[in-house]
Amino acid sequence: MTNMRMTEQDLQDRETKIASRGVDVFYGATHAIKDVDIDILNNTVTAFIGPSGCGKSTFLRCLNRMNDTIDSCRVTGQILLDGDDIYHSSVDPVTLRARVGMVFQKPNPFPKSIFDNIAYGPRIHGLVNNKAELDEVVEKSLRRAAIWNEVKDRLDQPGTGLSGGQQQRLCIARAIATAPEVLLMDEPCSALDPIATAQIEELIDELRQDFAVVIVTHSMQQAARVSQKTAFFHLGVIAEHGDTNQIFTNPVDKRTQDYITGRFG
Ligand SMILES: Nc1ncnc2c1ncn2[C@@H]1O[C@H](COP(=O)(O)OP(=O)(O)OP(=O)(O)O)[C@@H](O)[C@H]1O
Repeated sequence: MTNMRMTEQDLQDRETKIASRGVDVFYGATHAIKDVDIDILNNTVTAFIGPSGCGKSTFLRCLNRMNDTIDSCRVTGQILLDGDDIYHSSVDPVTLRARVGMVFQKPNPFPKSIFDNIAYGPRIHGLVNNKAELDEVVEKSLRRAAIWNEVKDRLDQPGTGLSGGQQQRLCIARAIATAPEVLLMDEPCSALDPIATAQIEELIDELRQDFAVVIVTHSMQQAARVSQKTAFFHLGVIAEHGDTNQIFTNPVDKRTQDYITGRFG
């Protein structure tokens, strides 16, 4: 794997891609996220860790307005992408999700061919002008997701026929086909075996060369392996956020200490 540990200077040089300011999320009367401020840096992997139900996925879904699809969900505060409020009425959530892509816990290829899984986004967003360009985007995305060699001779076959690990890489290829600036990953390896997990982790490190990556994970080993920044969520707040190295070796907050030493969670 390439250098996953950036120096402090490297991290300081990264620009903020997404800034969250005073974000609260409610599901009806349930107050799931409370006053969250965080800067997500470009070309950096940020891990969200914390006990079950603390709000990691809820907050992740705020970053590309995926929570819009849940009727009872209300988001307040500001989330700025390159300084622009993504909740502003002028923002089209579908276009936003091409810029801020998402990969889910369970691989979810469309019931379409491998080719069409990847071609779907570039087609609906009008990113290609002709078939040759589309072929190029499909190949590039599959190569980038390290699955091209395994599927190049079966592009017309269903994506659902691939193994779990291959399906997840297909979904990553689908997410990157629209040339996103941020990639959100919600426990992307939890349904995968250790070999497929290692492939995805390696891929995550590759992808951060091109954009910001945010990953929700229950595995602290995974957070330590793939991320440079870690945010520890607890009961809807970010209890601690900082360099991954510091969070895992020298946490400041007692709740983080207890969690990473396995005292709860
Ligand atoms: N669709 C929903 N409707 C109502 N409440 C929800 C919904 N999704 C999440 N919640 C509630 O919001 C809180 C945060 O849940 P969330 O799934 O974001 O936590 P999490 O940290 O990602 O948990 P896990 O690690 O178990 O996936 C919980 O109290 C949960 O019950």
